[in-house]
Amino acid sequence: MDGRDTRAQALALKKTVVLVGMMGAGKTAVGKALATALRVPFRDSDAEIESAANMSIAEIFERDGEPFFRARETQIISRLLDGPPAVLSTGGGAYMRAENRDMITRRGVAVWLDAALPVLWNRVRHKSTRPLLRTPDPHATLRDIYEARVPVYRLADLTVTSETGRSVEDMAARVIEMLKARPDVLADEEI
Ligand SMILES: Nc1ncnc2c1ncn2[C@@H]1O[C@H](COP(=O)(O)OP(=O)(O)O)[C@@H](O)[C@H]1O
Ligand SMILES: O=C(O)C1=C[C@@H](OP(=O)(O)O)[C@@H](O)[C@H](O)C1
Ligand SMILES: [Mg+2]
Repeated sequence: MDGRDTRAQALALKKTVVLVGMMGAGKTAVGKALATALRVPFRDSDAEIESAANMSIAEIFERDGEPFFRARETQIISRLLDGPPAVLSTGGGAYMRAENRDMITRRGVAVWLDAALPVLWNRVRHKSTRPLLRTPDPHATLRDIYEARVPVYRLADLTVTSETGRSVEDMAARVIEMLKARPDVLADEEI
């Protein structure tokens, strides 16, 4: 031994980080960046449902209805929470179900990506991928969903706000900063 200290520190994720929040909050985009930064797998419950069914979310809603989609969503989230620590982006409605909230709280940590209604609207208005917004007045629908859901998202363990000008990477970095205050979730370990 030459006496040099070769030990290094690395962030170790202990629990799955579950991103919750409205459509357009950035759960999918920030989740990918967060998983890359933490060097853990990235999972998206919508993508898992789509690949298992070989259909888009919109097609599943149309063919099988929302209750079928919600049942699949609960199954997928439960299965993914059984796996090794990862970043799991959920669909905007997932956190509304008490059963989902309970398992997320017990087996992971819920991070609410909070964004103001105008920001959300700007991000989702030109996309046709979200079946809940296929209404005569999608802006009013988004507002109604937002008002109904925000009190529930507030139950999440942590909140990160998508302020104007905060990029996807900035959001991921902010999530990491908040997780560092939770050594039961993210610990600086010697490697
Ligand atoms: N912080 C951000 N800054 C700029 N664009 C963003 C940000 N977060 C998300 N977006 C963009 O907004 C759109 C919706 O994001 P997405 O990750 O699909 O949201 P969610 O999964 O929460 O519905 C995407 O085009 C995404 O690239
Ligand atoms: O808010 C919702 O109920 C939904 C949000 C969507 O996911 P994103 O939040 O990723 O857009 C998708 O799960 C489905 O269209 C229903
Ligand atoms: Mg998404």
